[in-house]
Amino acid sequence: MKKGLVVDREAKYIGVYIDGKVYTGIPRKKVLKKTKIYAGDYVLGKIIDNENFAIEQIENRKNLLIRPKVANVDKALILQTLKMPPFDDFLLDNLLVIYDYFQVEPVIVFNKIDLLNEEENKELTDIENLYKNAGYQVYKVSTKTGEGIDKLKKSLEGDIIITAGPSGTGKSSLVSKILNIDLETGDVSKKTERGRHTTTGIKLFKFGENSFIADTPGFSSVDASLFMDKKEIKNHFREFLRYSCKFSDCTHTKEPGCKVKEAVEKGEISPKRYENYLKILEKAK
Ligand SMILES: Nc1nc2c(ncn2[C@@H]2O[C@H](COP(=O)(O)OP(=O)(O)OP(=O)(O)O)[C@@H](O)[C@H]2O)c(=O)[nH]1
Ligand SMILES: [Zn+2]
Repeated sequence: MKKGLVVDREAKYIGVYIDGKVYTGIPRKKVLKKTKIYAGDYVLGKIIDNENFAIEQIENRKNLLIRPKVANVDKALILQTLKMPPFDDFLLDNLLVIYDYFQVEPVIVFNKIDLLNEEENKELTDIENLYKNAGYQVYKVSTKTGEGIDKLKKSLEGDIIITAGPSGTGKSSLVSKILNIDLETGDVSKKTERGRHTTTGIKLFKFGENSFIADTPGFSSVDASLFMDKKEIKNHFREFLRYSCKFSDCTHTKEPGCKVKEAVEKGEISPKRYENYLKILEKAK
């Protein structure tokens, strides 16, 4: 059997990518009895002719994200800006928790570095170091000047990727840049996509040797506690995992012998990150 990747999902249409070509996927009845088919699904089946591919089987998914509905996502590019719009650390920390929970590697991307003066550059370096020390990948780019794009792109080889982050941070601009498509032409811009179709189709666009990136809508707020049990949240602040508290089920709030709280006091853990952790817990009540 041949293996393909679902790269286009729109109403009844299933586009399956196999060796550089997209076929129309036709699922066997037995397949649809078991599950729906999503963008990002790895499918097994037979090439029927030049255009059609019979889907016999769907591989087990590593994950399935809800918004957008994409399966098997390896990485989430979390777009942020220091300004325009202003950096929102609470939103970022929520997203870091959510993607970690779904086993999607979060990659923090600060865009629009062309707008920064010396002082702001220093401020961004501090934030960069904070998140790197906490255990996350951080890239700084400008989709306007192209700075940092190649380095980011190289790090994405072989992955299924989505973008996330507030409106106006440059998600569309980044996707266009990664795909080497001029934004002005609007070829893959989700805005044109949406204009054309009324439904919310999902497409994965291929770049490099074997990488795929989805066209993702923006949002202004997200709440980690809606996705998981309150007790789970502490497991997705990566820097907390380096410490063993007196109680193994320590929530790092009021317990004696809490090594996480000690680390905050010693300056090993960022007070801002800890504060955001408490804020997420508070919301979960
Ligand atoms: N100065 C500067 N402006 C940028 C950069 N990247 C994007 N922009 C601008 O920022 C604005 C928002 O960019 P988009 O790519 O539409 O942002 P988005 O995150 O896709 O926004 P939504 O579709 O609302 O989610 C546009 O006016 C872009 O031209 C950059 O690196 N530098
Ligand atoms: Zn603790």
